[in-house]
Amino acid sequence: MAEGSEADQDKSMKKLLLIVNCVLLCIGTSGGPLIMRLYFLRGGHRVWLSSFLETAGFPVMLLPLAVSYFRRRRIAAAAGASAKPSLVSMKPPLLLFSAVIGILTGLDDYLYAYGVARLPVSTSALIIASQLAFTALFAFLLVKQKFTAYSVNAVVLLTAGAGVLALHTSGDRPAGESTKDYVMGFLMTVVAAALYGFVLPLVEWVYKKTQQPITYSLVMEIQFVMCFFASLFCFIGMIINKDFKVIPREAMESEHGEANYYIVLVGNAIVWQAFFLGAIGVIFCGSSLLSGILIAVLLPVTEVLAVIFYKEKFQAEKGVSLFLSIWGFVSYFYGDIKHAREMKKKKKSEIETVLPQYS
Ligand SMILES: Nc1ncnc2[nH]cnc12
Repeated sequence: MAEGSEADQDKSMKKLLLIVNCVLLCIGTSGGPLIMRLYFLRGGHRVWLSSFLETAGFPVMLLPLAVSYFRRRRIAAAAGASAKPSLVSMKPPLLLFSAVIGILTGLDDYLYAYGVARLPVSTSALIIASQLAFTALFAFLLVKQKFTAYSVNAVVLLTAGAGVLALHTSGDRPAGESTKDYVMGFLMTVVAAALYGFVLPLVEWVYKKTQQPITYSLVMEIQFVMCFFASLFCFIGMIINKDFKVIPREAMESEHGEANYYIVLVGNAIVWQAFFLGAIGVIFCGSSLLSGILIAVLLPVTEVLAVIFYKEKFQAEKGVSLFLSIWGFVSYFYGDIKHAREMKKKKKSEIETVLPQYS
């Protein structure tokens, strides 16, 4: 009985964590591109600075990590343990993997920020939707992700949605931008989508392969280390590119005032933390494919917000793309709900066939 209630408690805790991480991912996926683009729209030009801000908010993770540590200490004391739990749970192999994923993320942040600097948010959001096809492919190769007809349909539709845009981009180029810049922005965003589409299943692979049992506290430590190394990578880029010299000048020349300039930078750092923690948190509670699906699902929201707030054009091909994306995610969730119902039915009939032996 006690074992059963403990398992139930674990299940509800995981459900709660899934909801919290989905909310974080929603905030990050829809708000991140908008606030990053805001920096460029208000006269900012530094791509390395922008990519650095995607992960530089990692010190905020110290707060939930401290809460988690004191909770572990309280539980250990209540259980009568004489030794205090260690401050850091991460062991060297996991630290190494997190650092490698962090450096890949830093590179990806640069590619992504390069695209956001040169493309309308609605366009870059739709290209990023193609990330799901890469996530699906790498999830299949790395973690043997199983697919249903519905999830394959979702991946195809969401990717086709991004493809429609790629075929017809004339008239989308921001005023004063050269075709070369636009095309480079487009290509860099496609590479960013492919790279992050690889990073998500890689995180799931690390969760599965590590010798350490993964807890949510450990997920937060991974986030901290990953973001630290990604920021370090971009920080070096900022030094080489002399961003630190330019930032005070950009702030002073900002038409919205110096204080607002810095507020946008801090806002970037915080909103993007929600994105990265949400992404790896959803992998912990669900899978990398679910994380990829949620990111793709939320991109139409970003597009609509960009059209509302930044008055970006909404041409017919964006409408078709949006329709395909919505169809894709409805298909995925319909399949998911159907699968969950079937599993429940199967479990129930299994219990019913086993129980008569004991009655
Ligand atoms: N660096 C990044 N940030 C947000 N979304 C992304 N998709 C691919 N790369 C990304």
